[in-house]
Amino acid sequence: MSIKVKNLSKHFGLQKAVDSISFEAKPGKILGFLGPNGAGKSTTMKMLTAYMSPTSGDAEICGKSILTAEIEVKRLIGYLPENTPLYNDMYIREFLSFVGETYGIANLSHRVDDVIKQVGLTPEQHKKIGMLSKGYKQRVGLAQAIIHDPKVLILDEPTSGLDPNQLSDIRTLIKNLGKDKTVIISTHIMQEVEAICDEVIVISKGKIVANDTKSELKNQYKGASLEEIFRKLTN
Ligand SMILES: Nc1ncnc2c1ncn2[C@@H]1O[C@H](COP(=O)(O)OP(=O)(O)OP(=O)(O)O)[C@@H](O)[C@H]1O
Repeated sequence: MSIKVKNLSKHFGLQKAVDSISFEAKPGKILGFLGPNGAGKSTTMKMLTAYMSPTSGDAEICGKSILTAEIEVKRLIGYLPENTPLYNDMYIREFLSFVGETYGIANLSHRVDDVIKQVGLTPEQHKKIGMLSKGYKQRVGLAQAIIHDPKVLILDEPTSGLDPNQLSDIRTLIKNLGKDKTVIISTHIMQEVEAICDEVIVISKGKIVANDTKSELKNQYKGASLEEIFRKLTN
């Protein structure tokens, strides 16, 4: 297992934003992390990526604890936060080189070329980030998440606000990345789950209310669409 989550909780004052969740994720699979607004998805992702410490519980990323091996965890994970912080005044290549340097990547300029190609940024590669459309900014976000070739990718609503063409390109890219990495993607778009996810976790009010393969979940709710299943589980 590359991700093992054990009784992970995060409380903000009296609110249990994440309430003792446990789950596992394995390589070569894309896990959809679904839930309504405020369910606790982003909070969980911030804990898994060691950007926020849990109130209690633990998670291991490829055997490394988020509590005791924060730096190793950050090296193992590529993270695309919900609102990717990008430096608008930097050129794409300059920004990716800057991120790559923080990981101490050898042969960095080749690696930057590779990821630019991989995420489809080639036509825009000479622009400043601030000049890019939302979809291309998202690609820069993905490029910075994969530059160190992480084993685990955690993507928080990676396709929000994209037009249908960009959406389809980014989904194809994520699906390809998922072939040899463990990918967790948060979304409320059921077509996205249909298109790219193998496994599904539904979280509601901080608790896991479903954890199954997509096909088993559909079998369980005979004939229901993913939208209907989502509504039943989260209402
Ligand atoms: N830093 C914080 N301080 C206080 N409350 C917080 C903080 N971060 C998140 N919360 C609360 O925790 C709950 C879960 O938030 P979270 O952002 O994890 O939800 P989400 O499932 O990602 O929602 P969305 O789909 O809207 O992005 C919300 O009620 C939110 O207001």
